[in-house]
Amino acid sequence: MNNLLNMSWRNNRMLTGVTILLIIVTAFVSIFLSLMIAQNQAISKETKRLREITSGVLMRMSSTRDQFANVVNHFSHVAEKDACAPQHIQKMQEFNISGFFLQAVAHVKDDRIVCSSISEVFDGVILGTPFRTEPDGTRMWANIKVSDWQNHHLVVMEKAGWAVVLVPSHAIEALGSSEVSVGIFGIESHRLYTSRGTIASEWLNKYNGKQALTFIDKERHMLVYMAPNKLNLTGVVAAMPLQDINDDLISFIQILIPLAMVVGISLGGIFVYMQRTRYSTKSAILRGLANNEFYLEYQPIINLQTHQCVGAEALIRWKTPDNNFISPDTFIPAAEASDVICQITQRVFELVAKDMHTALNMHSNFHVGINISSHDIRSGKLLPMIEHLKKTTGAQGKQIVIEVTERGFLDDDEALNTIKNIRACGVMVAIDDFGTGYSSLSYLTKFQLDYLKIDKTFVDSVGTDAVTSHVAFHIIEMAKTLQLDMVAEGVETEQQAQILRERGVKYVQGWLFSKSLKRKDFYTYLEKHTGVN
Ligand SMILES: Nc1nc2c(ncn2[C@@H]2O[C@@H]3COP(=O)(O)O[C@H]4[C@@H](O)[C@H](n5cnc6c(=O)[nH]c(N)nc65)O[C@@H]4COP(=O)(O)O[C@H]3[C@H]2O)c(=O)[nH]1
Repeated sequence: MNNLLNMSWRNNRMLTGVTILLIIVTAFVSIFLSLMIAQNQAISKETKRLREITSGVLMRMSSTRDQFANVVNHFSHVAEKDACAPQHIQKMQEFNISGFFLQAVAHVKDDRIVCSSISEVFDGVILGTPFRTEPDGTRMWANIKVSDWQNHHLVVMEKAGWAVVLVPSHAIEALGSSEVSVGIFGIESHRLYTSRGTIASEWLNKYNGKQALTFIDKERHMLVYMAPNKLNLTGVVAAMPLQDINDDLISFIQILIPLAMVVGISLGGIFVYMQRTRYSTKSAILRGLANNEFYLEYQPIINLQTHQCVGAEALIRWKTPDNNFISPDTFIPAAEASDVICQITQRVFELVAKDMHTALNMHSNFHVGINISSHDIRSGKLLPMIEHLKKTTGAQGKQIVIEVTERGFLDDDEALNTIKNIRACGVMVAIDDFGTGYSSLSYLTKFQLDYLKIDKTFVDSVGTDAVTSHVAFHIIEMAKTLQLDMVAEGVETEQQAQILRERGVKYVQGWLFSKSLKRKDFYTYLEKHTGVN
């Protein structure tokens, strides 16, 4: 008992340590993930903002282009000699007033403005050499200065003698907040026509204008977005300091970190809860053992030829004080996980000795199968328990079959030794649930075994079209080659029994013959099917 308390104290300390570590790791991972998510969110949010600003500029540029096309279209039939007639000047003024962003509408001849909608300002202005001629003949002049617009560099756009005068900076005015830099530039020339804020020349140099581009300029700590106009001649760039994004990030983090902490702590809580449940299962099992809540049932093992009972598998049952039956499929794995399985095995040996004493003595060919776990193989207590069972019941070695699942064979050296020693005292060894676990074949050749128990999953498939039905037959053939006796588990139909018999399986157990029975009922069954001697 002292040992047990020490073990559970050690386990609890380990549990607390693991839990704290888990909470810390989870919280850190959550925070890191939150940061990544928040940063991505903030960058995509700001990229969207820059895209909107860029689209705004492009829309203004495109609307100016449309107005310019209207002007050219309208005057296209006007003869050169009539270009500056009063009615045309009036029309130029109408275009000027109705058009957004048009500073003037003009007629150009020999690279000079001859007449315009604002004659006192623009008439006679010499344009010089255009900086760009577009494929459709549109020519552009930049940096035109007139007295009334001393502070502005004007742009003139002309085709077939008809022109509009623009202030490029108007296209970027009042778009986005002041910390956002905006610029319009020539995609081929990489020349900046107008700008506001920081626009680096290397951004323009690296842009080929084919599609929109987003990147982070690490040197300037800026997020940059660039997009071309429809003709792919002029580009618009918008950029903002990463500092602003970081500010956004901080507000994201203020929401996400508490959330991450809640998730982290909840996960830790769930972990602790699960561990507690596991450990409380352990204490429930220990209580159950102390209160004698465990007992055994015996499932008859039948000779398929004679239909007589040749043995029984001992199956543990747990009935709690409130009359609940807990399935071994539930508590055996929990017992294995928390190391109380060895106490359960010890109880099984005690109960077998008590229950099967008579059967083992009366029928010398009758055997009892006992399930053990991989922990029992390593515990060093198995051999003494077997010896004690033999001694107290007077059973011969061959009347005891130790059923080991494939997991029991995992720890090779230890298992080899234990199984050799068990067999050395005449006791039989069966490999249980064969085919459901790990690489089974190697165990069959490496370990000296007596029985192979074919798992119910394979037996179920016998007589059906399932692929596993072939596996069942392979297992049978393999066992025959290795001269192992076979016990097929979970036989439920006459057809399965028939096929197994034909295939040479000697022993079966299953509901077709009998479910597991309480001690008294088992003896009654044995009386009726007693062909063991
Ligand atoms: N549907 C169906 N089921 C059938 C039929 N024939 C037998 N069974 C059930 O199949 C299981 C066979 O035992 P197992 O494969 O060793 O599988 C066992 C074994 O791995 C483990 N177990 C049971 N008793 C002990 C024990 O004393 N010690 C250890 N370590 N494990 C045990 O718990 C498992 C489940 O045991 P049980 O619930 O008693 O379930 C038993 C038995 O009641 C059939 O025709 N149809």
